[in-house]
Amino acid sequence: MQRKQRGGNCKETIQSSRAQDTSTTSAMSAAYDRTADLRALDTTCSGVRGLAASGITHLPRIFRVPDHHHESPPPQVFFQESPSSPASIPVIDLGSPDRAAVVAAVRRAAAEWGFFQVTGHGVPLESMAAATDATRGFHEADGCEGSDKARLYSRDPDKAVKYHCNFDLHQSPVANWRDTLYLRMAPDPPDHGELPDSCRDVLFEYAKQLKMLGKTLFDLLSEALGLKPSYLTDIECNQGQVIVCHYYPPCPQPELAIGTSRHSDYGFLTILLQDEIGGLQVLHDDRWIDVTPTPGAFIVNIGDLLQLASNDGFRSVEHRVLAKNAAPRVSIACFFSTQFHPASTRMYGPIKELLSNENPPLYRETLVRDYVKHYFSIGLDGKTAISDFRL
Ligand SMILES: O=C(O)CCC(=O)C(=O)O
Ligand SMILES: [Fe+2]
Repeated sequence: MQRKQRGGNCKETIQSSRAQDTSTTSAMSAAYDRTADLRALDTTCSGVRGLAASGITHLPRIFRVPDHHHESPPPQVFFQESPSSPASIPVIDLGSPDRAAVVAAVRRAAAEWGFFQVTGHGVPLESMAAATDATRGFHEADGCEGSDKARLYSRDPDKAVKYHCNFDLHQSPVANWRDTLYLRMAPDPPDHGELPDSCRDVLFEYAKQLKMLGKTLFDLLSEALGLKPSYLTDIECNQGQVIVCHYYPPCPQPELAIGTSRHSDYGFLTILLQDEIGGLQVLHDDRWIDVTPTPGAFIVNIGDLLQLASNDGFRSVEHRVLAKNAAPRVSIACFFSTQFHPASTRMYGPIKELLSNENPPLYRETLVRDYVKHYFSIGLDGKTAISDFRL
C-alpha cells in the first residue's frame, strides 16, 4: 500500500482524527467514511497508542463494537459464578517431580478448558520482565518519521518483522483497541537488524526461552494423548514460532470497545505472557471467565490445529480481551505452528494412533497453510474456522 505521509505528520493526522471523533459523536447516525478513517489511522504509524496519547475523550467510530457483539453470551455472565463452575483456569506446576500427575493435570485442563496457567516452567523471571518492558518501550515511543514504528509499519504477510494497529484492520467490522509488534522467529529467524535496537537482544532471548518451554509443553501434551513424548515435535507442530507483542492503551470509553475480539487461535499451541492489568477472558460453559494475572506464570492455550490433530481430545477455546480505562496493558503471545514453509506438503488430520471404532475421525486432513488461509479469510469475530473442517 502506498503511504505518502508515512509517519510524516503524526500530530496533524491525530488532530484530524480528534476532530472527526468529535463530529462523529455529535452525529452518530450520520454516514461516515470508514475506509478513510482507517487509512488516516494507518498514516500516523502510531496506532491506537498514538490516538490515546493525543488525549481523545470519545471513542472513534471505527472502534465501536456493534451492540449485538455484546449480547452473546449475555453480560450478566461476568458476575455469575456457581460452586460447580470454578472461577479461573487451572494452574499447573511444571516443576513438580510427579510427572504422571503433571501429565494428568495437562490432559484434564486441555480437554476441559483448553486453557491453563503454568508455574515452575523454567523461564527466568528476568527474561519475562525484560520482554514485557521492551514491548512497553517500543509501543510508547512515537511513530514519527525515521522511527522504528514508521520503518516497521506494515501488514505485508511476507514480512517477518512488522508493527501495526490490528492485522485485520481493513477487513474486520470493528477495529480492536490494540497495537502489535509481530515477529516471525522460527524456522527462519529474521536478521538481527530487522528488530528495533531497543528490544532486539531481549526478544531473541525470550524467543529462545519460549521455544524450550514449547518443547516441554508439546512433550507433556503428547503424553497426555497417550503418545510418546516426542510425537507432536516429530510431526513438526512446534517448527514455526511467531511472537506478537501486544499493547492495549487506556481506552476513553471501554464499554463501547474491545481490546481483542473473541476468537480461537489457529495454530497448535499458544504461550501467553500478560502483565498485571488483566482483561483476558476465556469462554467456559458459555460464560466469560477472567484470567486473573498470576505473577511469574504463563498462560497456555490449545489452538485449532491441535484440537483437530487430537480429534477433539483437546479443545481450542474462544477468548477475548476487554478494553479498559486503566494503565496500558502489555501481553506477549507466542504461537507454535508450521505454515511458514510454503513448500510444506505435510497434511494434518486426526492422529491415526488415536482413532478407533469408538473414536472415528471428526475432521478432514488439511495443509496447515490452507487452514490458516481459511482462518484469516474469516477474521477474528467469534466464528470458528475449525467447524468448516469437520467431516
Ligand atoms: O492479549 C491477550 O491477552 C490475548 C491475545 C490473543 O488472544 C492473541 O494474540 O491471540
Ligand atoms: Fe488468542
